[in-house]
Amino acid sequence: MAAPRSCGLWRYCCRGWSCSTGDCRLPRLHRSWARATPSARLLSQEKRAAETHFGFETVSEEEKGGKVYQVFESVAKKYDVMNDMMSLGIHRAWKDLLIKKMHPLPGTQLLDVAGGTGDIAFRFLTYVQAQHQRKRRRQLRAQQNLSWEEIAKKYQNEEDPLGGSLVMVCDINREMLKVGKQKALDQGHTAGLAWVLGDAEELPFDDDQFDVYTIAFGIRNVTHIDRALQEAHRVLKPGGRFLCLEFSQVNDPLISRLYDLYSFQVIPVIGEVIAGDWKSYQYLVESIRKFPNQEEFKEMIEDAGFQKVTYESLTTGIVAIHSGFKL
Ligand SMILES: COc1cc(O)cc(C/C=C(\C)CC/C=C(\C)CC/C=C(\C)CC/C=C(\C)CC/C=C(\C)CC/C=C(\C)CC/C=C(\C)CC/C=C(\C)CC/C=C(\C)CCC=C(C)C)c1O
Ligand SMILES: C[S@@+](CC[C@H](N)C(=O)[O-])C[C@H]1O[C@@H](n2cnc3c(N)ncnc32)[C@H](O)[C@@H]1O
Repeated sequence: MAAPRSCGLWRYCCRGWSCSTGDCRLPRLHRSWARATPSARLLSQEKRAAETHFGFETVSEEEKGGKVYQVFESVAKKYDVMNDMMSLGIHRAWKDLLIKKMHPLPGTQLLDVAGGTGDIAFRFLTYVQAQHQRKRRRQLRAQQNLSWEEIAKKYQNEEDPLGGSLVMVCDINREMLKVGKQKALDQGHTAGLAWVLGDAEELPFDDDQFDVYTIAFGIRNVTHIDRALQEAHRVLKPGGRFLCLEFSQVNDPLISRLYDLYSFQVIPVIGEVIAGDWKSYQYLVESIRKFPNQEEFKEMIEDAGFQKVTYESLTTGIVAIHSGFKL
Protein backbone atom coordinates (compact mmCIF):
# COMPACT_ATOMS: atom_id res chain seq x y z
CA MET A 1 0.00 0.00 0.00
CA ALA A 2 1.39 3.43 -0.92
CA ALA A 3 2.25 5.78 1.96
CA PRO A 4 -0.36 8.54 2.46
CA ARG A 5 0.62 11.84 0.83
CA SER A 6 1.17 14.91 2.96
CA CYS A 7 0.22 18.40 1.69
CA GLY A 8 3.48 19.91 2.91
CA LEU A 9 1.67 22.32 5.23
CA TRP A 10 2.61 20.14 8.15
CA ARG A 11 3.56 23.03 10.45
CA TYR A 12 0.02 24.34 10.34
CA CYS A 13 -1.47 20.88 10.48
CA CYS A 14 0.70 20.24 13.49
CA ARG A 15 -0.93 23.15 15.30
CA GLY A 16 -4.31 21.66 14.71
CA TRP A 17 -5.22 23.79 11.64
CA SER A 18 -7.11 22.05 8.93
CA CYS A 19 -5.50 21.51 5.56
CA SER A 20 -6.27 24.41 3.22
CA THR A 21 -5.03 22.71 0.05
CA GLY A 22 -7.60 19.94 0.26
CA ASP A 23 -4.83 17.79 -1.15
CA CYS A 24 -3.75 16.08 2.02
CA ARG A 25 -4.79 12.51 2.57
CA LEU A 26 -3.43 12.25 6.10
CA PRO A 27 -5.79 12.81 9.04
CA ARG A 28 -4.91 15.84 11.18
CA LEU A 29 -3.19 14.05 14.04
CA HIS A 30 -1.59 11.60 11.68
CA ARG A 31 -0.02 14.43 9.62
CA SER A 32 1.90 15.91 12.52
CA TRP A 33 2.64 12.44 13.76
CA ALA A 34 4.18 11.44 10.43
CA ARG A 35 6.55 14.43 10.51
CA ALA A 36 7.69 13.94 14.11
CA THR A 37 10.96 12.17 14.93
CA PRO A 38 10.61 8.85 16.81
CA SER A 39 11.85 10.39 20.09
CA ALA A 40 9.43 13.33 19.76
CA ARG A 41 6.63 10.83 19.14
CA LEU A 42 7.54 8.94 22.30
CA LEU A 43 7.69 12.14 24.35
CA SER A 44 4.34 13.29 23.03
CA GLN A 45 2.82 9.89 23.77
CA GLU A 46 4.13 9.99 27.34
CA LYS A 47 2.85 13.54 27.81
CA ARG A 48 -0.62 12.62 26.66
CA ALA A 49 -0.62 9.43 28.73
CA ALA A 50 0.31 11.43 31.84
CA GLU A 51 -2.77 13.62 31.56
CA THR A 52 -6.17 12.79 32.97
CA HIS A 53 -9.27 14.60 34.15
CA PHE A 54 -10.45 15.82 37.50
CA GLY A 55 -14.09 16.57 36.75
CA PHE A 56 -13.99 18.76 33.63
CA GLU A 57 -10.47 19.95 34.41
CA THR A 58 -7.42 18.42 32.70
CA VAL A 59 -4.74 17.59 35.24
CA SER A 60 -1.62 15.46 35.39
CA GLU A 61 -2.01 11.93 36.67
CA GLU A 62 0.23 12.77 39.63
CA GLU A 63 -2.04 15.66 40.61
CA LYS A 64 -5.33 13.78 40.43
CA GLY A 65 -4.85 11.52 43.49
CA GLY A 66 -4.09 14.51 45.72
CA LYS A 67 -7.09 16.45 44.49
CA VAL A 68 -9.43 13.50 45.06
CA TYR A 69 -7.94 13.07 48.53
CA GLN A 70 -8.69 16.71 49.36
CA VAL A 71 -12.30 16.35 48.18
CA PHE A 72 -13.07 13.44 50.51
CA GLU A 73 -11.03 14.86 53.37
CA SER A 74 -13.14 17.99 53.09
CA VAL A 75 -16.56 16.29 52.85
CA ALA A 76 -15.98 13.31 55.21
CA LYS A 77 -17.89 14.69 58.22
CA LYS A 78 -20.89 15.74 56.11
CA TYR A 79 -20.69 12.85 53.65
CA ASP A 80 -23.63 10.81 54.95
CA VAL A 81 -26.03 13.70 55.46
CA MET A 82 -25.12 15.07 52.02
CA ASN A 83 -26.00 11.76 50.36
CA ASP A 84 -29.42 11.70 51.99
CA MET A 85 -30.05 15.33 51.05
CA MET A 86 -28.90 15.06 47.43
CA SER A 87 -30.71 11.82 46.67
CA LEU A 88 -33.64 12.19 49.09
CA GLY A 89 -32.48 8.87 50.55
CA ILE A 90 -32.52 7.04 47.21
CA HIS A 91 -28.82 6.09 47.55
CA ARG A 92 -29.89 3.80 50.43
CA ALA A 93 -32.14 1.77 48.14
CA TRP A 94 -29.32 1.46 45.55
CA LYS A 95 -26.96 0.15 48.23
CA ASP A 96 -29.60 -2.27 49.54
CA LEU A 97 -30.03 -3.59 46.00
CA LEU A 98 -26.29 -4.15 45.66
CA ILE A 99 -26.33 -6.37 48.76
CA LYS A 100 -29.47 -8.16 47.60
CA LYS A 101 -27.77 -8.93 44.29
CA MET A 102 -24.71 -10.23 46.16
CA HIS A 103 -26.90 -12.40 48.41
CA PRO A 104 -23.95 -13.24 50.70
CA LEU A 105 -24.13 -16.43 52.73
CA PRO A 106 -22.54 -16.91 56.16
CA GLY A 107 -18.79 -17.36 55.68
CA THR A 108 -18.47 -14.86 52.78
CA GLN A 109 -15.20 -12.89 52.77
CA LEU A 110 -15.92 -9.45 51.32
CA LEU A 111 -13.49 -6.74 50.29
CA ASP A 112 -15.24 -3.35 50.03
CA VAL A 113 -12.87 -1.00 48.21
CA ALA A 114 -13.35 2.77 48.49
CA GLY A 115 -15.61 1.73 51.35
CA GLY A 116 -15.52 5.20 52.94
CA THR A 117 -17.90 5.54 55.85
CA GLY A 118 -18.94 1.87 55.74
CA ASP A 119 -22.41 1.94 54.14
CA ILE A 120 -21.81 -1.26 52.13
CA ALA A 121 -19.98 -3.03 54.96
CA PHE A 122 -22.74 -2.41 57.54
CA ARG A 123 -25.43 -3.60 55.13
CA PHE A 124 -23.38 -6.71 54.40
CA LEU A 125 -23.02 -7.52 58.11
CA THR A 126 -26.73 -7.04 58.78
CA TYR A 127 -27.68 -9.22 55.81
CA VAL A 128 -25.24 -12.02 56.68
CA GLN A 129 -26.32 -12.00 60.31
CA ALA A 130 -29.96 -12.37 59.25
CA GLN A 131 -29.02 -15.22 56.89
CA HIS A 132 -27.06 -16.94 59.64
CA GLN A 133 -29.93 -16.64 62.13
CA ARG A 134 -32.36 -18.03 59.56
CA LYS A 135 -30.04 -20.97 58.93
CA ARG A 136 -29.66 -21.64 62.67
CA ARG A 137 -33.42 -21.48 63.19
CA ARG A 138 -33.94 -23.98 60.37
CA GLN A 139 -31.35 -26.30 61.91
CA LEU A 140 -32.95 -26.02 65.35
CA ARG A 141 -36.43 -26.58 63.98
CA ALA A 142 -35.13 -29.77 62.42
CA GLN A 143 -34.17 -30.98 65.93
CA GLN A 144 -37.78 -30.94 67.12
CA ASN A 145 -37.07 -32.93 70.25
CA LEU A 146 -35.16 -30.01 71.86
CA SER A 147 -36.81 -28.07 74.71
CA TRP A 148 -37.03 -24.24 74.59
CA GLU A 149 -34.33 -24.08 77.27
CA GLU A 150 -32.01 -26.16 75.11
CA ILE A 151 -32.73 -24.00 72.08
CA ALA A 152 -32.03 -20.81 74.10
CA LYS A 153 -28.79 -22.36 75.37
CA LYS A 154 -27.69 -23.19 71.83
CA TYR A 155 -28.30 -19.55 70.82
CA GLN A 156 -26.26 -18.30 73.80
CA ASN A 157 -23.38 -20.65 72.97
CA GLU A 158 -23.24 -19.31 69.45
CA GLU A 159 -19.85 -17.60 69.28
CA ASP A 160 -19.96 -16.09 65.84
CA PRO A 161 -23.29 -14.57 64.80
CA LEU A 162 -21.87 -14.08 61.29
CA GLY A 163 -20.93 -17.69 60.62
CA GLY A 164 -17.34 -16.76 59.81
CA SER A 165 -18.06 -13.83 57.47
CA LEU A 166 -15.69 -10.91 57.30
CA VAL A 167 -15.76 -7.56 55.56
CA MET A 168 -12.60 -5.61 54.94
CA VAL A 169 -13.21 -1.92 54.27
CA CYS A 170 -10.34 -0.49 52.25
CA ASP A 171 -10.13 3.22 51.48
CA ILE A 172 -7.36 5.66 50.64
CA ASN A 173 -8.75 8.42 52.85
CA ARG A 174 -8.06 8.53 56.60
CA GLU A 175 -10.89 10.97 57.32
CA MET A 176 -13.53 8.83 55.59
CA LEU A 177 -12.33 5.76 57.52
CA LYS A 178 -12.37 7.73 60.79
CA VAL A 179 -16.03 8.65 60.27
CA GLY A 180 -16.78 5.03 59.30
CA LYS A 181 -15.15 3.59 62.43
CA GLN A 182 -17.15 5.94 64.67
CA LYS A 183 -20.35 4.96 62.83
CA ALA A 184 -19.52 1.27 63.37
CA LEU A 185 -19.22 1.87 67.12
CA ASP A 186 -22.46 3.88 67.22
CA GLN A 187 -24.35 1.18 65.29
CA GLY A 188 -22.84 -1.71 67.28
CA HIS A 189 -20.94 -3.30 64.40
CA THR A 190 -17.83 -4.72 66.02
CA ALA A 191 -17.41 -8.33 64.88
CA GLY A 192 -16.39 -9.35 61.37
CA LEU A 193 -15.24 -5.89 60.37
CA ALA A 194 -11.76 -4.55 59.57
CA TRP A 195 -10.58 -1.18 58.27
CA VAL A 196 -7.56 -0.83 56.03
CA LEU A 197 -5.95 2.24 54.51
CA GLY A 198 -5.13 1.36 50.90
CA ASP A 199 -5.23 2.30 47.25
CA ALA A 200 -7.61 0.53 44.85
CA GLU A 201 -4.83 0.60 42.26
CA GLU A 202 -2.38 -1.24 44.51
CA LEU A 203 -4.31 -3.29 47.03
CA PRO A 204 -2.41 -4.37 50.14
CA PHE A 205 -3.67 -7.98 49.89
CA ASP A 206 -2.36 -11.27 48.53
CA ASP A 207 -3.80 -12.93 45.44
CA ASP A 208 -6.99 -15.04 45.60
CA GLN A 209 -8.20 -13.86 49.04
CA PHE A 210 -11.83 -12.75 48.75
CA ASP A 211 -15.17 -14.21 47.66
CA VAL A 212 -16.62 -10.85 46.70
CA TYR A 213 -15.13 -7.45 45.79
CA THR A 214 -17.40 -4.42 45.94
CA ILE A 215 -16.79 -0.81 44.99
CA ALA A 216 -19.64 1.68 45.39
CA PHE A 217 -19.31 5.23 44.04
CA GLY A 218 -15.54 4.76 44.25
CA ILE A 219 -14.13 3.70 40.89
CA ARG A 220 -15.06 7.05 39.26
CA ASN A 221 -12.48 8.73 41.49
CA VAL A 222 -9.59 6.39 40.73
CA THR A 223 -6.87 7.66 38.37
CA HIS A 224 -6.29 4.40 36.46
CA ILE A 225 -9.58 2.50 36.36
CA ASP A 226 -7.98 -0.34 34.41
CA ARG A 227 -5.41 -0.90 37.17
CA ALA A 228 -8.10 -0.92 39.86
CA LEU A 229 -10.04 -3.54 37.86
CA GLN A 230 -6.93 -5.68 37.44
CA GLU A 231 -6.32 -5.48 41.19
CA ALA A 232 -9.93 -6.52 41.85
CA HIS A 233 -9.36 -9.55 39.63
CA ARG A 234 -6.08 -10.42 41.37
CA VAL A 235 -7.39 -10.43 44.95
CA LEU A 236 -10.58 -12.41 44.18
CA LYS A 237 -10.57 -16.19 44.61
CA PRO A 238 -11.33 -18.20 41.46
CA GLY A 239 -15.12 -18.15 41.28
CA GLY A 240 -15.18 -14.81 43.13
CA ARG A 241 -17.53 -11.99 42.16
CA PHE A 242 -16.90 -8.34 41.29
CA LEU A 243 -19.76 -5.92 41.97
CA CYS A 244 -19.67 -2.22 41.23
CA LEU A 245 -22.31 0.40 42.00
CA GLU A 246 -21.56 3.60 40.12
CA PHE A 247 -23.18 6.55 38.37
CA SER A 248 -23.96 5.82 34.75
CA GLN A 249 -25.85 7.19 31.75
CA VAL A 250 -29.51 8.19 31.95
CA ASN A 251 -31.41 6.61 29.09
CA ASP A 252 -34.54 8.80 29.04
CA PRO A 253 -33.98 12.18 27.28
CA LEU A 254 -36.47 14.10 29.45
CA ILE A 255 -35.16 12.67 32.74
CA SER A 256 -31.65 13.32 31.45
CA ARG A 257 -32.44 17.06 30.97
CA LEU A 258 -34.00 17.34 34.43
CA TYR A 259 -31.14 15.39 35.95
CA ASP A 260 -28.60 17.72 34.33
CA LEU A 261 -30.47 20.73 35.63
CA TYR A 262 -30.66 19.21 39.09
CA SER A 263 -27.00 18.15 39.02
CA PHE A 264 -25.48 21.43 37.90
CA GLN A 265 -27.95 23.91 39.42
CA VAL A 266 -28.93 22.24 42.70
CA ILE A 267 -26.24 19.83 43.92
CA PRO A 268 -23.38 22.36 44.29
CA VAL A 269 -25.81 24.65 46.13
CA ILE A 270 -26.70 21.86 48.58
CA GLY A 271 -22.95 21.19 48.90
CA GLU A 272 -22.29 24.81 49.79
CA VAL A 273 -25.19 25.10 52.24
CA ILE A 274 -24.72 21.78 54.08
CA ALA A 275 -21.00 21.07 53.75
CA GLY A 276 -19.69 24.58 53.04
CA ASP A 277 -18.04 23.10 49.96
CA TRP A 278 -19.29 24.04 46.48
CA LYS A 279 -16.18 22.81 44.66
CA SER A 280 -16.28 19.22 45.89
CA TYR A 281 -19.87 18.89 44.75
CA GLN A 282 -19.06 20.54 41.44
CA TYR A 283 -16.39 17.84 41.09
CA LEU A 284 -18.97 15.17 41.95
CA VAL A 285 -21.35 16.15 39.15
CA GLU A 286 -18.57 16.69 36.63
CA SER A 287 -16.92 13.35 37.43
CA ILE A 288 -20.28 11.63 36.87
CA ARG A 289 -20.43 13.06 33.33
CA LYS A 290 -16.86 11.91 32.57
CA PHE A 291 -17.45 8.31 33.64
CA PRO A 292 -17.99 5.70 30.88
CA ASN A 293 -21.53 4.56 30.14
CA GLN A 294 -22.94 1.11 30.97
CA GLU A 295 -21.62 -0.64 27.83
CA GLU A 296 -18.19 1.02 27.86
CA PHE A 297 -17.65 0.15 31.51
CA LYS A 298 -18.78 -3.44 30.87
CA GLU A 299 -16.03 -3.72 28.24
CA MET A 300 -13.43 -2.37 30.65
CA ILE A 301 -14.43 -5.01 33.21
CA GLU A 302 -14.13 -7.71 30.56
CA ASP A 303 -10.70 -6.36 29.54
CA ALA A 304 -9.54 -6.90 33.12
CA GLY A 305 -10.30 -10.62 32.74
CA PHE A 306 -13.78 -10.90 34.26
CA GLN A 307 -16.35 -13.17 32.70
CA LYS A 308 -20.13 -13.31 32.54
CA VAL A 309 -20.17 -9.52 32.89
CA THR A 310 -23.67 -8.05 33.16
CA TYR A 311 -25.19 -4.81 34.39
CA GLU A 312 -28.48 -3.47 35.66
CA SER A 313 -29.42 0.18 35.30
CA LEU A 314 -31.30 1.67 38.25
CA THR A 315 -33.47 4.81 38.41
CA THR A 316 -33.42 5.24 34.61
CA GLY A 317 -29.66 4.76 34.48
CA ILE A 318 -28.65 7.39 37.04
CA VAL A 319 -26.66 4.52 38.49
CA ALA A 320 -25.84 0.98 37.38
CA ILE A 321 -24.66 -2.17 39.09
CA HIS A 322 -22.05 -4.11 37.10
CA SER A 323 -21.26 -7.70 37.97
CA GLY A 324 -18.52 -10.04 36.78
CA PHE A 325 -16.85 -13.27 37.83
CA LYS A 326 -13.26 -14.44 38.07
CA LEU A 327 -13.56 -17.92 36.51
C1 LIG B 1 -17.53 14.54 46.46
O1 LIG B 1 -17.95 13.32 46.00
C2 LIG B 1 -19.03 12.77 46.57
C3 LIG B 1 -19.67 13.34 47.65
C4 LIG B 1 -20.78 12.72 48.18
O2 LIG B 1 -21.39 13.24 49.25
C5 LIG B 1 -21.28 11.53 47.62
C6 LIG B 1 -20.65 10.97 46.55
C7 LIG B 1 -21.19 9.70 45.99
C8 LIG B 1 -22.67 9.81 45.74
C9 LIG B 1 -23.65 9.10 46.34
C10 LIG B 1 -23.37 8.08 47.34
C11 LIG B 1 -25.07 9.35 45.95
C12 LIG B 1 -25.40 10.84 45.86
C13 LIG B 1 -26.63 11.15 45.12
C14 LIG B 1 -26.74 12.03 44.07
C15 LIG B 1 -25.61 12.73 43.47
C16 LIG B 1 -28.08 12.41 43.56
C17 LIG B 1 -28.67 11.44 42.61
C18 LIG B 1 -29.90 12.03 42.09
C19 LIG B 1 -31.17 11.58 42.26
C20 LIG B 1 -31.50 10.30 42.92
C21 LIG B 1 -32.29 12.42 41.75
C22 LIG B 1 -32.14 12.68 40.30
C23 LIG B 1 -33.00 13.75 39.78
C24 LIG B 1 -33.76 13.66 38.67
C25 LIG B 1 -33.98 12.42 37.91
C26 LIG B 1 -34.43 14.84 38.10
C27 LIG B 1 -35.51 15.30 38.97
C28 LIG B 1 -35.11 16.63 39.35
C29 LIG B 1 -35.96 17.57 39.73
C30 LIG B 1 -37.40 17.33 39.84
C31 LIG B 1 -35.40 18.89 40.04
C32 LIG B 1 -34.98 19.58 38.77
C33 LIG B 1 -34.17 20.77 39.09
C34 LIG B 1 -34.38 22.00 38.62
C35 LIG B 1 -35.47 22.30 37.65
C36 LIG B 1 -33.52 23.11 39.09
C37 LIG B 1 -34.25 24.05 40.07
C38 LIG B 1 -34.94 23.34 41.18
C39 LIG B 1 -34.89 23.68 42.50
C40 LIG B 1 -34.10 24.85 43.01
C41 LIG B 1 -35.63 22.83 43.50
C42 LIG B 1 -34.67 21.86 44.10
C43 LIG B 1 -35.31 20.53 44.21
C44 LIG B 1 -34.93 19.56 45.02
C45 LIG B 1 -33.81 19.70 46.02
C46 LIG B 1 -35.61 18.25 44.93
C47 LIG B 1 -34.68 17.20 44.44
C48 LIG B 1 -35.42 16.17 43.70
C49 LIG B 1 -35.07 14.88 43.65
C50 LIG B 1 -33.92 14.34 44.42
C51 LIG B 1 -35.86 14.03 42.75
C52 LIG B 1 -36.02 12.60 43.15
C53 LIG B 1 -36.91 11.91 42.18
C54 LIG B 1 -36.57 10.93 41.34
C55 LIG B 1 -35.26 10.24 41.31
C56 LIG B 1 -37.57 10.49 40.32
C57 LIG B 1 -19.51 11.58 46.02
O3 LIG B 1 -18.88 11.03 44.99
C1 LIG C 1 -18.18 8.59 47.10
S1 LIG C 1 -17.22 7.80 48.28
C2 LIG C 1 -17.96 6.20 48.38
C3 LIG C 1 -17.99 5.65 49.77
C4 LIG C 1 -18.83 4.41 49.96
N1 LIG C 1 -18.38 3.35 49.12
C5 LIG C 1 -20.28 4.68 49.73
O1 LIG C 1 -20.87 4.04 48.87
O2 LIG C 1 -20.85 5.53 50.40
C6 LIG C 1 -15.76 7.50 47.37
C7 LIG C 1 -14.63 6.93 48.20
O3 LIG C 1 -13.59 6.50 47.33
C8 LIG C 1 -12.36 6.68 48.02
N2 LIG C 1 -11.27 6.62 47.04
C9 LIG C 1 -10.96 7.49 46.07
N3 LIG C 1 -9.89 7.08 45.39
C10 LIG C 1 -9.51 5.89 45.94
C11 LIG C 1 -8.47 4.97 45.67
N4 LIG C 1 -7.59 5.18 44.69
N5 LIG C 1 -8.37 3.86 46.42
C12 LIG C 1 -9.25 3.64 47.44
N6 LIG C 1 -10.24 4.49 47.74
C13 LIG C 1 -10.39 5.59 47.00
C14 LIG C 1 -12.55 8.02 48.69
O4 LIG C 1 -11.61 8.23 49.69
C15 LIG C 1 -13.99 7.91 49.17
O5 LIG C 1 -14.04 7.41 50.47
